[in-house]
Amino acid sequence: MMELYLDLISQPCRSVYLFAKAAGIPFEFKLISLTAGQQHSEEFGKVSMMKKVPAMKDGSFVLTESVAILKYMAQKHVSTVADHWYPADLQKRARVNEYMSWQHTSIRAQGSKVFLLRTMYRLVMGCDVPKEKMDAAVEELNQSLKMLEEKFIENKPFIAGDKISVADLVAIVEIMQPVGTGLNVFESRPKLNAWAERVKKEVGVKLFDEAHEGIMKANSLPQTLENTGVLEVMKPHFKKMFS
Ligand SMILES: N[C@@H](CCC(=O)N[C@@H](CS)C(=O)NCC(=O)O)C(=O)O
Repeated sequence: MMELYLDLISQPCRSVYLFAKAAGIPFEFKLISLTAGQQHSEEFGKVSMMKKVPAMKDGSFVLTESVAILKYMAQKHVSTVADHWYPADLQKRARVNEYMSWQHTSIRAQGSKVFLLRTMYRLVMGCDVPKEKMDAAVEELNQSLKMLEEKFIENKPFIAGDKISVADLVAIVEIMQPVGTGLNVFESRPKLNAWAERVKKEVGVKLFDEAHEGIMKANSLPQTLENTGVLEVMKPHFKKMFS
């Protein structure tokens, strides 16, 4: 059976997990705990030299990158997975691909930045986040959320049109990262909020909440990393990212 190497505190892992579960794709869940640093273990290194999750193993075929994994799963199981997840229609599929290409350097990058500033910065760097840094990061995220609403959702129920697709999953899991820190981006955005509620309903609220249980406790994440050495490893990355 196909193996998925995941930690559900990671947003790309959640998109892969939610898709497999919601579309009925069988897989074996292999936990790679990021807080325990298992991505650096020798055992996982044999699966993926990228040392990142998600990773997929189908027989001897190993694949990294969540978007590639989502497409692989949809195409492999084309006879059983409902078409709307990754539509065969040329232009609908192109719309899904368009969103998934765009999001890496926008919502994903900015949502992750806000997440790290709000949860880890203080502990890793030993000081509060300078206000202008935080404001700028939130503002960049706001610009992208506006683009998601106005360009990608428009007046449709979902990104590809009437039905949910993997693009909606990729979008929601990234947005939930800052939401997990207590930044309620839905509050002042009724359109985004209505879309998010539709996505949750289509996925199934129980499954959605189960996948997000860990990240909804994001504020207690730094404590779990204290005395593990992980924060020290993060410091040079933080300095590079936030200087
Ligand atoms: N572009 C990749 C991103 C993978 C990625 O950055 N994974 C993170 C978790 S969200 C990770 O495994 N980080 C571990 C590390 O950098 O040590 C994807 O979409 O799958």
